[in-house]
Amino acid sequence: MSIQVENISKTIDGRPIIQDISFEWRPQRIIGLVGRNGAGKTTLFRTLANHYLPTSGTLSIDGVDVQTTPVARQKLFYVDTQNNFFDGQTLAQISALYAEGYPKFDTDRLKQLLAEEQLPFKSRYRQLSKGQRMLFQILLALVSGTAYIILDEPFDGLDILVRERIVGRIVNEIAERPTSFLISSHNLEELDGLCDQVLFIKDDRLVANYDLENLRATAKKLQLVFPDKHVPAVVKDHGKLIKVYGRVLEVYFDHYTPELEAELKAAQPVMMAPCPLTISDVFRVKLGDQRAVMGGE
Ligand SMILES: Nc1ncnc2c1ncn2[C@@H]1O[C@H](COP(=O)(O)OP(=O)(O)OP(=O)(O)O)[C@@H](O)[C@H]1O
Repeated sequence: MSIQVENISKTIDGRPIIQDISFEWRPQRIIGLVGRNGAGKTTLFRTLANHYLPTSGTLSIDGVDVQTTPVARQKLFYVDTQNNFFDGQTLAQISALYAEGYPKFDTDRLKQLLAEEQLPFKSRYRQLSKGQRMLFQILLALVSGTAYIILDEPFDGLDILVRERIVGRIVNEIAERPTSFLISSHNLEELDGLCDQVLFIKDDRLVANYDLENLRATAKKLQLVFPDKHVPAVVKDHGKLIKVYGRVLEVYFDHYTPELEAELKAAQPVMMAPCPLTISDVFRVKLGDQRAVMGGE
């Protein structure tokens, strides 16, 4: 059970927008898709959702090729946040249309969730604020009964409280039913603490695919202070410097073993404390400086 994306490319007006993209999207995972504005995230989503036909490549959902069996896409939910018919419609009208497209769509649950968010079922979509629109789209996704949900920039421009409500909804959904999410963002920090896996798209290609669970099982980030300015060889040989604050070194170790820990302790640090490994750290150490990776953002 998974979505297999194999060598998907899309060319529009002779220009390649995404090229040769492959990854596996397994159930009950939250995958982050990170890339700068214009990197091709929305084009990838539109191609996965069949709004665009791929120029080449294949997509299969739970073993079924969607080109030969289009109904397999009923397991995949995607709302195009830029091109949709929502504006003049009421939330009730929009949900009725989605209920026709998704056999397991649960309208009663949608009404209950909308009431919890104080969004009237009869209000028009265009009357909603940016945050309320995103919440509504996410609630549509949650009640769609689909196993795979794509969210395009769900946190863009939202305040921290709305962001937290959305994150809470996503995490609860995964805990309650075998759903999985593919969430795009041009901001690494937005995805921190949420994703199990991160894909990085740059110049129309997938340039990195990191499984954070695996990575966190073997890697470690430490804050270290040594008695003098000299950085011990064990840190230089096995670590990658992430940041320096005065005498505090923040160092990433790819393969942190008991032996390495013993060697570090033998160097007699004044302070040696673990700290959480973030997605930004992973990109910084794996792909160079994050600003360089993000093209100066
Ligand atoms: N239908 C189209 N016709 C022509 N060019 C397009 C079309 N759709 C996308 N593009 C171009 O493809 C590139 C990638 O666009 P896309 O919207 O997929 O990027 P994105 O990563 O989602 O960007 P953002 O973060 O700004 O939403 C852009 O340069 C865009 O101008």
